Amino acid sequence: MKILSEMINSIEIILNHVHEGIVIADKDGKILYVNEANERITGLENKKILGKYVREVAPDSSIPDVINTGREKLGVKTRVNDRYVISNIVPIKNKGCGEVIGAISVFLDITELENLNAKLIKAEEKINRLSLQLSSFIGNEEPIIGKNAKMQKAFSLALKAANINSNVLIIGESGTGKEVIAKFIHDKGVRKHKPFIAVNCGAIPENLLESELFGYEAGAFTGASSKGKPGLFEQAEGGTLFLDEIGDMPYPLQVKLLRVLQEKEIIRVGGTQKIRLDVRVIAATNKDLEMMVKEKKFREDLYYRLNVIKIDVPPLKERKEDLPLYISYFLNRLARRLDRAKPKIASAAMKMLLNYDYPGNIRELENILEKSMIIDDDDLITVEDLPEYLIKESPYQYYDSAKDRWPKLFEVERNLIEESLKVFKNKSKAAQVLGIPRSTLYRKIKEYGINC
Ligand SMILES: Nc1ncnc2c1ncn2[C@@H]1O[C@H](COP(=O)(O)OP(=O)(O)OP(=O)(O)O)[C@@H](O)[C@H]1O
Repeated sequence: MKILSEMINSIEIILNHVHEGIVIADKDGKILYVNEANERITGLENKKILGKYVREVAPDSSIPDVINTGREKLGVKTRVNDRYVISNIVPIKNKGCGEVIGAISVFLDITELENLNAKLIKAEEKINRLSLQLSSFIGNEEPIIGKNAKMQKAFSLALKAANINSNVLIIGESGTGKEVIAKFIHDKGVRKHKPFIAVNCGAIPENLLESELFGYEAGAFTGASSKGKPGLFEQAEGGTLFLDEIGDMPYPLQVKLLRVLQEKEIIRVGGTQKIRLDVRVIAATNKDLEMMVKEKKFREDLYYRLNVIKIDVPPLKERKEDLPLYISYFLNRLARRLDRAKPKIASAAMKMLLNYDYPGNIRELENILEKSMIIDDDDLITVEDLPEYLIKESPYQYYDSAKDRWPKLFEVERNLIEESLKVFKNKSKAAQVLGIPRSTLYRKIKEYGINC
């Protein structure tokens, strides 16, 4: 202690003239010295803290740690009062035996830097938000979201596919985002400034699909335009043709499509001239094409031609961890579209949204949110704003928000029994998980008239 005080006395004049704040504590963490810059930086009056323990004055300080361990700590960021400082803290050791006799902390005020950093983070967030808004206004690049591992795999395959010209087959249930992925492949590749044309092969009548795809010459059939018409392949020249629901393509037309993919040229219906084309084809289906191949409903050669890169898109119920992300994204998107504030979701309603299985996948989620937003008139989506079927499906028949409707106790009980019977399909198991005797379960099933 004496040695330390003597050391300080001999260099005090220097310490008081440096720009950085300096604190010196003895081996018990008692403050022996603070320089003038300390008062300026921390706003703590030097005379009030001299002789006090560091942990009383600055509980977050690492000085006691350094004294205890005898190891220096460099670049430590701490908050003192309302200021941020960055410190280097070094133990002071007895020259002879190496015993720790105190510690010295030299620190710089980085409050302005921290404020600028916070502003920068806010600005970055704003830029991201605006660029998201802008891209949906311009309508070309749809943001594609999903943190789920299978979705990440799909995105990385899509990114690889974007840089090569191979055919892509996207497999997934309806509404899972197959078209979004096809568009992503197009937007990330060299064809991005050329057309992206999507066609639903299942939605066009069989007899029209061929002329829609390949176009027709004048007078090709009754009712055809006298000038003829280029088909979707020609319209997509240089770009991408997305053939959705490829499993619904009539078998005879599959041969023609295969030829186009092999020869890279088309002949319009009723024509003879070959038209050379550079079109990338991305196909999608929600059907089991391999099974269709076995059943001779889909041509094997076309299947292999399309299936060069296969991307699987999982149904939404297999990536429920992403639901909060999608909900927030769609509420933002809908709020912009409907020119309204983004609504909040009451916690009971949120539980129901997170629990539901969405057989219609992301499209169904989007529709539910859109309808709820239209019904809702106070920027808070509650259970009442959700569709009836979703409420009925939910085991969460209780409500914890003051705004929500409270159910009767018997409703909760009935729903829980129905749900357990649906999940376990076995009365003994259902009684066990509900924690009631089997006889009670039988009585309640009868009482509530539950069909099982
Ligand atoms: N990953 C995603 N990120 C953002 N939006 C998505 C995503 N996936 C799907 N969507 C949105 O969900 C809706 C349905 O997506 P999309 O049309 O791509 O599905 P699909 O699988 O092609 O459906 P279908 O087979 O019925 O044609 C669209 O409004 C789309 O914007």
